[in-house]
Amino acid sequence: MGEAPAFLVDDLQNEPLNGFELKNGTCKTATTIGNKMYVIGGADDGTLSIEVQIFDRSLGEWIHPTVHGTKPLSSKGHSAVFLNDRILILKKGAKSDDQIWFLEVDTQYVRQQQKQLGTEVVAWSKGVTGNAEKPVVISGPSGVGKGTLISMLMKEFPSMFGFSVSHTTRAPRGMEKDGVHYHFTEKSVMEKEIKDGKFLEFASVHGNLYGTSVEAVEVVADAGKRCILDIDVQGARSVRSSSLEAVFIFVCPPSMEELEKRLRDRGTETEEQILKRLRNAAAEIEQGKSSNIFDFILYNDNLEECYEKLKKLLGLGGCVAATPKSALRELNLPLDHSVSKIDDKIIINCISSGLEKESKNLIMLDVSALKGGAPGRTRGLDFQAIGSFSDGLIGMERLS
Ligand SMILES: Nc1ncnc2c1ncn2[C@@H]1O[C@H](COP(=O)(O)OP(=O)(O)OP(=O)(O)O)[C@@H](O)[C@H]1O
Ligand SMILES: Nc1nc2c(ncn2[C@@H]2O[C@H](COP(=O)(O)O)[C@@H](O)[C@H]2O)c(=O)[nH]1
Repeated sequence: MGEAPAFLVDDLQNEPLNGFELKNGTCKTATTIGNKMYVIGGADDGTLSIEVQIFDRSLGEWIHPTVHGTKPLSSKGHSAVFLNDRILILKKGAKSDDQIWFLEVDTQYVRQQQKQLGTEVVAWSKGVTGNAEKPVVISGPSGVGKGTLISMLMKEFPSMFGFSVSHTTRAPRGMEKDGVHYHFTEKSVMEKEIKDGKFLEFASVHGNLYGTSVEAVEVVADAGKRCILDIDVQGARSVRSSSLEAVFIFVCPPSMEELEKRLRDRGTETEEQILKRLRNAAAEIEQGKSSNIFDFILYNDNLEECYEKLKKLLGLGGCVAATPKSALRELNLPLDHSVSKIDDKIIINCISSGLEKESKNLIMLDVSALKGGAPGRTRGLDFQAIGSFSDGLIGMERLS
């Protein structure tokens, strides 16, 4: 705390308007919320990397917050708009899938993290257009068939679902590939990353550490796909109490005898590991059935029948669109644009200069139905082109 960035505090004490762009050549914005001023933007090292500093006006001190989430890539500038508990960042001249970001400053997740860490916390969350469906959490005892059901789903709907690749400290099995089935990792490395807030959830399962990184879920959302998490009951409980909204499914075996047969027939574990997994299974099934974690329980007796039920509860019973709606949406914000806010609507005035004339496009971004957020992506953005001016208003067109 206390060490100032390389521009003058005096600049900030003139009460700049929210989203005010500081004219110091480093593409920073200052947004005031209560006693705190969030200065967001290019680092002074010339890399334009997007950093966050907070100036506490009551103490007259700089705070360096703990920043969670993957931060935006560097940009040529941005606009900042305050929305109740987060700051909307519109990056100038960025690629269409990297234009809209949120810096969460007072959301439930941020408050939780502040309480846990005892420090000032802010969290980045990228905005994704449309209403990609909620992630799906699938739990159940080892050997029940979770992986088999997930593989069937991914094979039938490759453009709809994406698998959250977990981290684990267990050794890879024969056919398992690093980065595909798991991120195989050292315990000390994973523990450090957990401490740094990089994991959405983690648990010790059958003697090894397993966890879902925030990035694993973000990668799937960025591809416009619905995320599937294959995690144990402890992990499902953690996700349930986090701010990640998901559908929770517990898969049960028809009997303990059948579960044992499947585990033995799979032939991937030693006798000792099989016995450990079977001992844990009884407690997992008890918790899966009795706790309030799960929305649905599926019995995996006949595989085909169980798969049909899984599809039905995911809304895939009938004819299914192969591509989620969100993957079709595209918006290109030029370098030159200005932003204003009317209630829950953000009006973006895009100016582009052609050879002969300058044209202006007005785009409305509706932020009234935001969903999700850190840890993970912010969904529910809705864009509408509300006018195009060169010789006058040309027309209205809906982009989403
Ligand atoms: N309904 C079923 N009937 C018979 N065998 C099944 C059924 N479902 C899955 N299996 C088989 O059971 C074994 C265990 O399945 P799978 O590996 O999918 O379990 P899992 O729940 O993902 O286990 P883990 O949690 O250990 O990763 C596999 O050999 C699979 O082919
Ligand atoms: N809490 C978490 N549990 C996880 C995660 N990834 C997998 N798992 C669960 O571990 C067991 C054993 O898996 P295996 O591949 O060693 O057979 C199984 O129940 C998985 O659901 C995770 O990221 N977090």
